[in-house]
Amino acid sequence: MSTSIFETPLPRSDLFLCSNSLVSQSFKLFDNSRSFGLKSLRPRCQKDRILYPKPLNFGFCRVSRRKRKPTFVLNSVLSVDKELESDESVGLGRSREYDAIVIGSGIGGLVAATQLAVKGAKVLVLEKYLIPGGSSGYYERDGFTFDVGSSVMFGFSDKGNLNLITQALAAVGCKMEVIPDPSTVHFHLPSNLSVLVHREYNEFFSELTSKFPHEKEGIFKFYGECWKIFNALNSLELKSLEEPIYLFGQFFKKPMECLTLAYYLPQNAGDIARKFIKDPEVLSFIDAECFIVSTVNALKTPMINASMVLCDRHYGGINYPVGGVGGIAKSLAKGLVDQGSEIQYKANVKSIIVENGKAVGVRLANGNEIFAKNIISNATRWDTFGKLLKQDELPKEEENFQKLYIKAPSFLSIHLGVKSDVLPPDTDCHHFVLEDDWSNLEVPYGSIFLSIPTVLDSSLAPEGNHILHIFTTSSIEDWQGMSQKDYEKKKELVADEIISRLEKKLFPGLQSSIVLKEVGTPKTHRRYLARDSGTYGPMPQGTPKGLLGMPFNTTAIDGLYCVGDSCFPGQGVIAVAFSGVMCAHRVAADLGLEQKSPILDAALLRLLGWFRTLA
Ligand SMILES: NC(=O)c1ccc[n+]([C@@H]2O[C@H](COP(=O)([O-])OP(=O)(O)OC[C@H]3O[C@@H](n4cnc5c(N)ncnc54)[C@H](O)[C@@H]3O)[C@@H](O)[C@H]2O)c1
Ligand SMILES: CC(C)=CCC/C(C)=C/C=C/C(C)=C/C=C/C(C)=C/C=C/C=C(C)/C=C/C=C(C)/C=C/C=C(\C)CCC=C(C)C
Repeated sequence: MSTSIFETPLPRSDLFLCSNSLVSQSFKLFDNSRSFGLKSLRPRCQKDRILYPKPLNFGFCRVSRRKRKPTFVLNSVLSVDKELESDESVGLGRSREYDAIVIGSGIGGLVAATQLAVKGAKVLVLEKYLIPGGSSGYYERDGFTFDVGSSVMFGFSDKGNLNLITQALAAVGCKMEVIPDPSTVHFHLPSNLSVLVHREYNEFFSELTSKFPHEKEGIFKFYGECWKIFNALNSLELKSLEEPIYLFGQFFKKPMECLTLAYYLPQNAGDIARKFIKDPEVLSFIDAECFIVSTVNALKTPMINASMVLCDRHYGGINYPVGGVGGIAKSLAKGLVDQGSEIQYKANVKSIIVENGKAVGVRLANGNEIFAKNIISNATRWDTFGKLLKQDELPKEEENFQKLYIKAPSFLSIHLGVKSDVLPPDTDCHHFVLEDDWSNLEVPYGSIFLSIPTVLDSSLAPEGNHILHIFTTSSIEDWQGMSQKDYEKKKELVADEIISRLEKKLFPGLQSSIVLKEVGTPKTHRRYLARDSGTYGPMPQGTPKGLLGMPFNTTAIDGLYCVGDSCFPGQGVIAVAFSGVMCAHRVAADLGLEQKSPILDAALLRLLGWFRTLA
């Protein structure tokens, strides 16, 4: 139970300290006191602090009793009390200066926070780790700057409506220099099928159809459907699909585009591919195309998501930020602070405080409590509802979500520093390797992802070296229940096997060129990213109905919103950026910073809830 400033035992001196963040509200309080003739209680300013005369607190009650208006006075005290902010470092307890607290500074959390801040909200981001970014963070070792996760950046161009990373940065006055990647990924597949996904769509189409000339028309039609969806998406202003005034407005302005999206919303890429393509090898190639962005095959990948990535890579192209992916989160965090909001690191949220069915604050590992009008969780839904909310029963909506979606496996990540001469000239930046058997695509350790960001930005490694970031799917169960010694031994063994496979397939001499090696397991992901089982994100349990079952940002708990990859539209940096934009819009409407219609809201939320039951 939190204590209010008025319940906090006061120091014995005549003056007590008031935290910096109380300043504006204190004057409001003082104005109230003046109206009861308490002129002598004027607070004294001292540098960045305000010194309050101690009797103020009691003075209210005395005056109120004498004036026989206890209720009025106490109400005014209580209403001020409600608005007061408790600075975490001061730990004064209950107050509500913040419009929103965001738990976690992944790209989802940061986009939600910055978008809210530019709309005029006061936001506090609480991050468990030392730097922002979560799986889009970075770390430095011996002159190497490693991206924690993927280095393939969608949504980072300077055109269209879907460049959500560029837009999120621009909203807080940031622009990052980017290096265009001439390709998205080089596929090395069974039967020595090699396909380079060129930046130019026509070049990619020619390369793919040169391998499968008999399927030229089918390939044309499948990717053509993707473009239809992408163009519809790209024509919309992207905001919260849970906000009716915006949603109906878009239907009114762009009816054909919205109907196109509504039509494809419950469909999966694999079914559409099968309408046009018969050759099982081409279908397997499309499975691999989907797998690298959804960790499942095309039959389970929502068509809207597939279209988004299969086209944005040609429309805006893949662009790498100079200095590394970590710069995106750093810039957003700086932009947030520039807007007058705050971010605290080493702030581990242990629980969400719920009172009378409403989320009102958070409790940190150090016992401090911080309160806000809304709470936004960038932790996964499994962490949010399984750990942060201390409730006996999972809300029905969450129960349904967990029936439809399970935790995708995590990754084994190998970060290498290697001597440059091991890479042939003109090596591509990103590779996907599945050597012999298509059926290994979704099997743990079956396929290998490889990024070499130094191909684009040599400043990430000391001269004469490259970075190799190798990752493959792996489950936490594989790494549990062993001694530290066995764990370390297994890490070495598995990593060496993966490196040997790459040596054989792509880079002879790779083992002996290594100058630095760091191996992370699903346990590492769990520990540093605070993700349950180190999961990469949600994946459908069975065959989903496209995106129909994916929840948006509101939750069954009033005042609690989720953002990130366990919200619509799912995994991926650009996807979580969209989730951040949607979340900020919905929260802003609920805060009165955007248009809102309570009647339409209730109707739409009920309708969307019903749609999800059809998934
Ligand atoms: N693994 C990869 O290869 C990789 C790389 C880059 C990006 N991605 C994408 O990023 C997506 C995830 O982005 P996101 O924004 O949803 O989240 P995220 O997991 O990247 O970030 C969540 C942040 O919340 C923090 N956090 C969690 N619980 C907390 C708590 N209780 N208290 C304080 N802080 C807490 C974590 O420390 C982390 O910084 C993934 O779906 C993935 O597609 C993945
Ligand atoms: C409301 C209703 C119901 C209806 C109505 C209708 C409408 C209007 C609708 C609308 C919709 C929308 C707008 C939608 C949107 C969507 C989106 C934006 C989406 C997005 C997505 C994205 C994604 C998914 C992405 C992903 C990515 C990824 C994951 C990436 C990854 C990467 C990696 C891992 C890398 C690889 C590497 C190598 C190869 C090396």
